Amino acid sequence: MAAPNGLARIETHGKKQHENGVCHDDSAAPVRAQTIDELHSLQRKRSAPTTPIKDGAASPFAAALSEEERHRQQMQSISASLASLTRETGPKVVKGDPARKGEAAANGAPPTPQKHHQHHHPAAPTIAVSDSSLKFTHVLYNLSPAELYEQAIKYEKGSFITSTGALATLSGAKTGRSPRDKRVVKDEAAAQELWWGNILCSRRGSPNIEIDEHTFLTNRERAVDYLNSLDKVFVNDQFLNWDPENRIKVRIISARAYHSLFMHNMCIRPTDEELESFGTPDFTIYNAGQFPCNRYTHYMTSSTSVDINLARREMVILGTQYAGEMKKGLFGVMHYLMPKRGILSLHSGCNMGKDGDVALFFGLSGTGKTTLSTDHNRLLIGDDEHCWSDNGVSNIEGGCYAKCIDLSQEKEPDIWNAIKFGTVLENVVFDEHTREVDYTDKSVTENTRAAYPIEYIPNAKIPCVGPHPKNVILLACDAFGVLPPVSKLNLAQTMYHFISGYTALVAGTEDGIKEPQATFSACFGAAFIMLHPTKYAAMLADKMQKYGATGWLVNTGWSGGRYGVGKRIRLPYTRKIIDAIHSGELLTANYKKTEVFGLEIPTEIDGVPSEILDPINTWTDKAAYKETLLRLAGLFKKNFEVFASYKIGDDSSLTDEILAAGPNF
Ligand SMILES: Nc1ncnc2c1ncn2[C@@H]1O[C@H](COP(=O)(O)OP(=O)(O)OP(=O)(O)O)[C@@H](O)[C@H]1O
Ligand SMILES: O=C([O-])CC(=O)C(=O)O
Ligand SMILES: [Ca+2]
Ligand SMILES: [Mn+2]
Repeated sequence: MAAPNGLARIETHGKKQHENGVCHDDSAAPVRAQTIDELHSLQRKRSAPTTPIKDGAASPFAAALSEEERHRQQMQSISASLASLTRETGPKVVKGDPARKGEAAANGAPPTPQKHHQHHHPAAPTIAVSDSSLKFTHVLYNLSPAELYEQAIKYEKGSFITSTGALATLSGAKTGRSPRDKRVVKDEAAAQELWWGNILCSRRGSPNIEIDEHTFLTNRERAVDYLNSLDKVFVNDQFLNWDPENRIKVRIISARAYHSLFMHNMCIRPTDEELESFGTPDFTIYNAGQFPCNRYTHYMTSSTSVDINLARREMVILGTQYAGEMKKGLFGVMHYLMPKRGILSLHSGCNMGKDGDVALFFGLSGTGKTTLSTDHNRLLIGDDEHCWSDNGVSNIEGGCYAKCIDLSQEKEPDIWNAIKFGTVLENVVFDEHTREVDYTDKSVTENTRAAYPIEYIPNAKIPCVGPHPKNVILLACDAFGVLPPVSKLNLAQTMYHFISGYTALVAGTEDGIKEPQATFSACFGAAFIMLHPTKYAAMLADKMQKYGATGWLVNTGWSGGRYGVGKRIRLPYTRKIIDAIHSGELLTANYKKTEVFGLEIPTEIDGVPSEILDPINTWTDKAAYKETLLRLAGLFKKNFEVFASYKIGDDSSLTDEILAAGPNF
């Protein structure tokens, strides 16, 4: 028999036939849906994971508020964050994905817009209305990694799932931070408190380039208008600092799922209960990175501006999508807030042995903080940003940010295994079919990165806090190849090298051999500190003395000659050196003193060839060694000149010792 369209009706063999003549091709239980839409609605169980409903919840606040009221307050708070400073009302914010129309109510969100201020004409305003205040801005609030993956893949070009489940993303034209575009509002208080000077004028200047309040507000308005012009924005409400007494609430408003997932991983993720009583954030980031700043705006020197206003507790990002700006911008804020409370903020990694011995790893970018603090035999407290208070150490962040260039499973297994579902992989290159990442590929940038939650490291110490440090390890990647693989430092030497903040990398790898480039960055993080370096140095000296910590200088850079002649010290050797520091073996070793830098170097370390411990042994051209050593010493001396006129703490004898602790020649 022919169907009306002329095709033969499909007969299935051996299957029963209904009286009505309808043919069935299976005998399984029917789904409980009448339509495809109904079927799809069955798939997703309703939940409000970020605005939980709980009767008699722990928080005294929460108990008093209905779910609806809590939700209303949350949307009002976000509307206030996004409000223009010059127009009357906040944007009409509504929770949920605009692509899923009509589902906002189902998610427990009233689809009514939230007004920032209740004004005198509540019915139909006839003045001060802009087109932007007539449209909705959808808020995607604290989405889960799975939801953010879907958003990224659907809407952001360059988002892919790699073979191990990570989200590969592109950060756009900027693949690193833009320190020359980092500005801070110089109001009266900031003028007094902060370290000023222009990095453009002096290589040893401060990172804080000034702008005025008005310029900040201009850029803020530009960012807010941009964000409100979008159909949807991502909002993350999270914490910084694992020390419960000194925790900071941060809100990040961004336009990209990539940025939201990055911060989800890097900041501390609130529990449902903590989010219920989150309230008003202590600090807010407006990330409008896809949108440039206006070059006609005063102070702007490029299309990029990353602006911090400490009084308003806000940061605005224009003209760069590099996610590290958010991470390091917040770090700057902590470098301001924490010292005010007598807490030292540190650009360091941190881990702890089974017996509770804590080590800090200082160092500039690429020197090994993440690589060496991620140690399978020890508990990871954090890889990059910490606080040292009277109670001990605490991680500022909830995730790690590892360099991926040349990453290998064999040498860095824990980092390798952390690159899985949920991890953001920036600017890596992968096979278009298998989606296997080629970690050696620098086509996009050499600064390829993975951002993952700290609990992806199997031996993470949660909560990320620990007792006072026993060892303070200063890392330098010396591409000149003259610093010893390890030296034991006295307190004055530790302070000298901390204030110097030396490393030397190679300028570019593309066009063959280049000169090593010495970098001095005070406190191993001049780009992030807010106060004068000697303030942090005095605090470090005080804490190291008080708690009896030992300082070490570890060269993770070149051995056997400078860059181009020698090679980078093998990671397994550096790990053995670090093991010997942790175990206490190096405290009791035999030492000899080097010339020029006056460093105490051990003569033997278990598992490390003794001849490499004194770099002169590894150079075939001894005259070249001496010449290079003196050149580096000269650079140290020149760099330290600006600090010679400062006193470090109250102890003037320590200041004199520090000045004498540098190279002598
Ligand atoms: N001997 C060594 N010691 C430490 N790292 C080494 C060594 N040899 C090579 N490396 C490589 O150097 C890089 C160190 O980068 P790492 O991510 O640890 O930097 P970082 O100090 O955490 O910088 P950032 O602050 O930018 O995150 C890694 O890619 C690591 O594999
Ligand atoms: O912020 C970044 O891009 C990476 C980082 O950790 C640093 O430079 O210290
Ligand atoms: Ca790192
Ligand atoms: Mn860092």
